Amino acid sequence: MTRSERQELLDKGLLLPLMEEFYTIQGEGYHKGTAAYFIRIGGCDVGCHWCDVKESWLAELHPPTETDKIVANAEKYSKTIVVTGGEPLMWDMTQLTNQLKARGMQTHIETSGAYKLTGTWDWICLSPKKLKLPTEEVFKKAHELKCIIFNKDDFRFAEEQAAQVNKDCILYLQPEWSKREKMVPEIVDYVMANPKWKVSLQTHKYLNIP
Ligand SMILES: C[S@@+](CC[C@H](N)C(=O)[O-])C[C@H]1O[C@@H](n2cnc3c(N)ncnc32)[C@H](O)[C@@H]1O
Ligand SMILES: Nc1nc2[nH]cc(C(=O)O)c2c(=O)[nH]1
Ligand code: SF4
Ligand SMILES: [Mg+2]
Repeated sequence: MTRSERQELLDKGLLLPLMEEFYTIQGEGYHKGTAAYFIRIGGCDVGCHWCDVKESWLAELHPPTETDKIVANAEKYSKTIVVTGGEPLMWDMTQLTNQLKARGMQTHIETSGAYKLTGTWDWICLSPKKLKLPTEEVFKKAHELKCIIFNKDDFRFAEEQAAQVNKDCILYLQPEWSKREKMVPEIVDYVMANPKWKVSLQTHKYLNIP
């Protein structure tokens, strides 16, 4: 395959830069505790300084993989598929999710929402980032809003994001992992004072699973 042929297939979402895939328990947000197969797509230029998967950022480091092979493999593990990254919406998710849905699977996405929303999703977890804000469309369609709390200003940012989501969207505050000792007490107080919010923890890190 020539470079330009490969690029064309990537542009169409028929190839995706696959970083890793693993069967685990969804650790965060509304579906925490649920067994799910994770598909981690490489490539992200949002640049969160506390990102816990910086190895995902450079798409070129992750092998372009046939979307139908990703789907055929995922089907062996779980009915619930979480697509994450990297930033999955840097790629056209139409092919991947059409194929997953055609096989009766539940499609969940973890996204910053900074790029055009593509794909058919049963669950959208929107985690907005100050450096590259979500699109209008993803605010309308998100099922949960998961704001990361690294410092006190992140509460203000979280409220600003919550003002833009649809009325059914479930609101979560999740401590940034390295700041959890400092920020968990702040989050607890904040949620008790503002009970429209719920707490989300990265429970997989406490369970020592991927
Ligand atoms: C690695 S990101 C990949 C998906 C997408 N780029 C995004 O940010 O939503 C998956 C989830 O982990 C969260 N996350 C990343 N680094 C974190 C950290 N150090 N502490 C807590 N949550 C983190 C993100 O906000 C996001 O909700
Ligand atoms: N167990 C587990 N749950 C998760 N929920 C969101 C994750 C992500 O990195 O997108 C993640 C992850 O990496 N592992
Ligand atoms: S948007 Fe997601 S993958 Fe990209 S740097 Fe931020 S947390 Fe990491
Ligand atoms: Mg993670």
